[in-house]
Parts: sequence; structure tokens; C-alpha cells
Amino acid sequence: MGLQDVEQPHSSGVEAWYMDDSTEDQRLPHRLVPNKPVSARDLAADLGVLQWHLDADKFENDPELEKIRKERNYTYQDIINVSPTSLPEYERKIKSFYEEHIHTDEEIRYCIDGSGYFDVRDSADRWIRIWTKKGDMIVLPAGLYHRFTLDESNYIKAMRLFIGEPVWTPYNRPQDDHPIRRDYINNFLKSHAGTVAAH
Ligand SMILES: CSCCC(=O)/C(O)=C/O
Ligand SMILES: [Fe+2]
Repeated sequence: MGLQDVEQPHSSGVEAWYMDDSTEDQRLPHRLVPNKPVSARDLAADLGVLQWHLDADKFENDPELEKIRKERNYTYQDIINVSPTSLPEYERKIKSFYEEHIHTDEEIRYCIDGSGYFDVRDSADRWIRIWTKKGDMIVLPAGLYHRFTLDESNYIKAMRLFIGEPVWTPYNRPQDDHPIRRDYINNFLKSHAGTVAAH
């Protein structure tokens, strides 16, 4: 099944916008002025980023979540609490989450509580900030350059899902010759491949 074939219940989706270039605190929204929003449709069609909105209060027994897990073969799940007081080695991990990277598999996160920002690169190498809040589930495809930060609430509780045994290894940019990155470019960014700059 292709990424575009999966039914996504909410067409409006999570809020996303192009980021400014400011080096201020990463937890700030970093919107352009005026704000330049990005639609759920564009995230899916252009970048392969999928999303659903679920009832997080019933995450332990939710038929909708079960359906997604079955359809997409997500056999593994665990829960991560990210906050200065709950995450072991918080400083090291939060720094590593915010290093631009890819994974060799999808990154699937379901926000059960709190909130945070997943930043993704578009086809012209610009940052798009995706604000993930309670009930939002997102899938970042393998090979997509991205990073994560907490927002000003300083707390997110997220379910991590995976197909098979989980592999969390980040491959920090540059990874332009990595086969997974090449596959991603061929699948999603082909028409813009010449414009995606190497770092
Ligand atoms: C909210 S989950 C922590 C971030 C993470 O696991 C990751 O891989 C970010 O890219
Ligand atoms: Fe990641």
C-alpha cells in the first residue's frame, strides 16, 4: 500500500508553518510574519508526511488506533516521556533530537499528552514546523530530513510505533548518498532533486 492510499480521518490536520531563520530558543514557534501555513494535504502529497487525530484519552483501548496499527503493520509500541524531569539523560537526548537527521524506517509518533514540534525539510530545503498536540499521530517517512524539539510547555508524552524490532538510530545530515535518502528523493522529491542542497 502506498503512503497516499491510506485514509486519513482529518483533512484539516495538525497545524504546520514555514519557519523563520531566527536563532532564538528552539522552543518558540518561529513563525514567519505573516504566518505561512502548510496544509495536511501538502505535507502528505509533497513530503509523504501522514497524520491522524485520535482520542488520546482512550489510547490504551482504541479501535481507531488498532485499525491503523493493523493496516500499517505496526507491531511494536512503547511510550516515551520527554521533559527535563522525566527523560533520563535529558540534555544529551534533547540535543540529539534537534540535530537534523534521517532514519532508515518511518518515524511514527502518537502524542498522548503535552505537545512538541517536528520540523521537516521541504523539497526546496526549507524548514516546516509541525505542531503535534494531544491526539495527533504523525508518520515521517524514512529518508526525510527532520528534527524534534519540545515547545514552551516543555513536555510531551508520545507513543512510538514501529514495524518489527525498533531501530531508533539517527543518521545526521549530510546523508545525501544514503540509499534510504536516495529512495526518499526518488519517491517524493524527484522533480526537485536538483534543488535540494547538500549541507
Ligand atoms: C517525541 S519522540 C522523541 C523524538 C524522537 O524520537 C525522534 O526520533 C526525533 O526525530
Ligand atoms: Fe527522528
